[in-house]
Amino acid sequence: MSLSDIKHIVLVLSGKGGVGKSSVTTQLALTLALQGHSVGVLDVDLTGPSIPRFFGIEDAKVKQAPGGWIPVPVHEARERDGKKLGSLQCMSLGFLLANRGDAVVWRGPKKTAMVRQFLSDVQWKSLDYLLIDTPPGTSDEHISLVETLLKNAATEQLAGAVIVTTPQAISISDVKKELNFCRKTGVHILGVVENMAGYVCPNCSECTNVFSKGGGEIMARDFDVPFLGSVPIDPMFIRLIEEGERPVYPEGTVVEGKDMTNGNANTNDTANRDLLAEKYEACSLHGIFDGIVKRLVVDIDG
Ligand SMILES: Nc1ncnc2c1ncn2[C@@H]1O[C@H](COP(=O)(O)OP(=O)(O)OP(=O)(O)O)[C@@H](O)[C@H]1O
Ligand code: SF4
Repeated sequence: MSLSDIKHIVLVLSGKGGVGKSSVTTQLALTLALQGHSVGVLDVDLTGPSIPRFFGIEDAKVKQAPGGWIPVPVHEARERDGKKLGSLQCMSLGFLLANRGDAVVWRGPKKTAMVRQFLSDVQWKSLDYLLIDTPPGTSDEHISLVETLLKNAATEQLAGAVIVTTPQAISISDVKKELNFCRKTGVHILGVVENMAGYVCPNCSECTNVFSKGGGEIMARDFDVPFLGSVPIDPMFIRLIEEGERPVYPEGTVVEGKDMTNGNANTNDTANRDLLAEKYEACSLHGIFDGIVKRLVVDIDG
């Protein structure tokens, strides 16, 4: 097993597809790296591996070494303005497909074997956190993932699961199954993130609750698990991912009490301008994830 060089393993789960599990995984990873931690992301969403697209490294190929696969570096660790930016590495089935967008139509046993191989054959280099992006629901991949981790990772390594939902009732009812899955398999629930709770207007600071808000928080309370935070839809985040552009907010935009007009990143730092983490730091969602990650780290590190 190549898990020995990892301090904490965190699963990211959702009951339904399309609720933003991969974008939450991406933002947790970027935020942890911005807080100075070394981070790996393992994408085990075998039928829809989207993490390479989120990191803008879709065309990368993994190298094969004698001990297994070498994950793709998103960026190396570095100092910036006296602060440490942690390294970020990634492994996904997307890197192994001959063509981007190839469909993966595999039966359960093949998926199970692939998940096991991902856990045993990726040569992660001294990680503080390994985030595992899973497919929606509770499928064969989840069962083999959890079984393999419980068998091969030390108890203190498996920190637990972050559950992603949207505020609507339909998503919440699916997420309850996910919470029950964690309870049955003995995976600690680190907390619930409510994604797509409102919409940040690109023309002004207004955040409109398109759907109902607060369903995730109520569910977390009902299940007696931590509520980690509400994340609105910010079109600037999509632009950052799709076009790689640093978000630029209109004059006077205040999100969650923070003035976003000039971005909150060091825009003069030209040496770092090409880094995704740098660009993400200027996105309104980063302020929210900064809080979510600080709460998580306290829970995990004790
Ligand atoms: N808070 C947000 N603000 C803006 N865009 C978002 C937000 N959350 C998700 N998105 C966008 O919504 C789309 C779906 O998100 P994502 O791929 O993360 O969902 P998922 O739950 O991982 O889906 P899948 O079913 O493929 O696992 C993506 O294009 C993503 O960029
Ligand atoms: S929130 Fe205000 S600026 Fe934004 S679209 Fe609506 S009316 Fe226009």
